[in-house]
Amino acid sequence: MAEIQLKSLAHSYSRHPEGPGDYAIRQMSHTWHKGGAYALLGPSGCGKTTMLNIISGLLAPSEGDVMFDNVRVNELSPKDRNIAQVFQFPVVYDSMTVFDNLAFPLKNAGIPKARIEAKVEEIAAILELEPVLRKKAKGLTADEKQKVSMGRGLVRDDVSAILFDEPLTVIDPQLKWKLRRKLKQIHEQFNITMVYVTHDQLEASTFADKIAVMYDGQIVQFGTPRELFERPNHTFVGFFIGSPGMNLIDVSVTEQGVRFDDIDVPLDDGQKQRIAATGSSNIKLGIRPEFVQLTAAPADDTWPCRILDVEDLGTYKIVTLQLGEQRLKARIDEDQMISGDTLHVGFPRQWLKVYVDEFLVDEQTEEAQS
Ligand SMILES: Nc1ncnc2c1ncn2[C@@H]1O[C@H](COP(=O)(O)OP(=O)(O)OP(=O)(O)O)[C@@H](O)[C@H]1O
Repeated sequence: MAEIQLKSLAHSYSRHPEGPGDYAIRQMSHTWHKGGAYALLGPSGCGKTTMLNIISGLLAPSEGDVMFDNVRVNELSPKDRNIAQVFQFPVVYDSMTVFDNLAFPLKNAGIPKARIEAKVEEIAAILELEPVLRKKAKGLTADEKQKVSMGRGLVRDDVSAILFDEPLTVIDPQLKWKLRRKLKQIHEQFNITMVYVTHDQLEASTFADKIAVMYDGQIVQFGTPRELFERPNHTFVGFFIGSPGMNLIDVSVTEQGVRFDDIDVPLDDGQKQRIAATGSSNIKLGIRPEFVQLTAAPADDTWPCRILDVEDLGTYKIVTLQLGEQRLKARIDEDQMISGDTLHVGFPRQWLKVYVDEFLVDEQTEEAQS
């Protein structure tokens, strides 16, 4: 098991990259700590597979260092890095039995026979592959084959990390949940560093203790599911995490804070200074639908808005509102009644976030927080 550190990493598939747009991974540094259960979450094409292949050594990065436990491994072959990688589609030897498939990495490493048998049986039991252990892999279902692929990574005691690249794509929907639980259980049992690539936020948050959200070739936030929800560091995290995503409103700067339409939102002095220091005019307010406050009567710091739609989703409702030129979503409890066509909307200060050039501007300075 190893700590995996990516230092000033960048990768372009183009031989002569001309600008940031030519990079699949844009200059970034990141550490996957020893023994963590991590998800790498992001939309299609953001660079997830590229990053995994750089870690496992299938791809040499254009720039930067890949460090395992503070040792640079850029020049090491995939085999010598001791990384197990489980791909979207199962990789098994069809003509071998399940037992031999699982035993394969151990035989290659010259492990004694008795140890191989014990280890294969242990992993087969965890993955519930015992009934098919003596069968040829050829006759297995897609999810059994994928379990064999995972098992091949898990049998080895010497792996630095296991990388899963959307491993449940071919799995039956009912079995997905079960396998995800299984992986979590395996992580708890063996404490191996695991990085699980997915574009599904539910999959990421049920598996991982910490999620790295990737967007446009960069990790824009690394945090617990709760941190990503409560304090998105980037507008993309606000938009991508949550259902529906964060409301994002373009605003302009005023003396007191910011404004959109004829609505003034005051900000504290620290925030105003930090916004001014950037010199940027790309400023947004963000608030999650869960934190939008709706009242029937006007109150301090509320604004009248029109109800456009109420969608009942069983355990909660999504209300679509028109506030000035803005369309907003609010998520409310199923038993909260909505009547008439006007409501009053408020943004609790604690949950109202300010973004400059898509990144969060903190309410407090770093020094004030520590
Ligand atoms: N072999 C390649 N040659 C050229 N460009 C590539 C190659 N592989 C990936 N890319 C490009 O690099 C970018 C990142 O791709 P990557 O496959 O790493 O993303 P991803 O997040 O894993 O997406 P997906 O979930 O669709 O696999 C994309 O723009 C993709 O088109």
